[in-house]
Amino acid sequence: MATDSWALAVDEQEAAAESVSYLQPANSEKADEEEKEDRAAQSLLNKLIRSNLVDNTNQVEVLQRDPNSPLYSVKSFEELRLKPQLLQGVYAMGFNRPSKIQENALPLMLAEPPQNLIAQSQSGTGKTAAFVLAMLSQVEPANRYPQCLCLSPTYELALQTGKVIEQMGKFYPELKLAYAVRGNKLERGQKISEHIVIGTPGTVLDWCAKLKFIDPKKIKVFVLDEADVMIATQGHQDQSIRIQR
Ligand SMILES: Nc1ncnc2c1ncn2[C@@H]1O[C@H](COP(=O)(O)OP(=O)(O)OP(=O)(O)O)[C@@H](O)[C@H]1O
Repeated sequence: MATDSWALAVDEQEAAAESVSYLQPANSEKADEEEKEDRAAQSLLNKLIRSNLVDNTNQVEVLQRDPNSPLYSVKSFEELRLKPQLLQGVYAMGFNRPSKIQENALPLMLAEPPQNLIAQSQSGTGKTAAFVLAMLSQVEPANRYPQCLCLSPTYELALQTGKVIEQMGKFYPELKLAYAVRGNKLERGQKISEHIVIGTPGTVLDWCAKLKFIDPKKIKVFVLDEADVMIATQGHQDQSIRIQR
């Protein structure tokens, strides 16, 4: 499939997902739960489609020059004063300039101290890349403990975001990442030396509260990815609030 049809393919996929949601029965609790799971799954699907379709960013580049596009941007990554290792990682991913959401959100997230922020923009406009870059920028590698914590609604999304962190941090090898997901068992009493932790709410809560692998007081950047899905899922909402406190 031609790589420059990426934006078109994503649009078609989103339109199809919207028409499917029409078919779900109204006023049913089960349907409601299923819809929330579907939204997390759909987000993952979007990401997988994008990473499989995009092996060059020509289309993004064209959209970034169109003032009507949400990817339109006037700034450059240089203006954001990123660490050279991160700038190298960003360019190696084929990003030439920040998207609109990145241009608006990054200065706040890169500020010292980082500012609290709720960001919403349509799928595929660069939110994940923005908060990953913010986490990577805020880490102090000499401090061998978790400083950034990212909660994802599902195991698969956590792994997917982890891949972006690894990719963007490729030229920053001293920076380490841990996955707080089911199946990743650590010895009791152990402390984590990785700088960034990404995981699902249940396991992260265990690592913070029960097992005390992470000291939440030392967390500088806390990311709640897919916050709308998290809030809509009762268990995740409670766990996320407890971790945030
Ligand atoms: N500044 C940029 N320049 C070029 N490509 C970019 C840029 N930022 C992100 N991308 C690419 O665009 C795609 C979408 O980015 P990303 O996953 O960050 O979007 P998102 O808003 O988090 O999507 P979703 O809402 O589905 O979670 C990815 O393939 C990513 O590598």
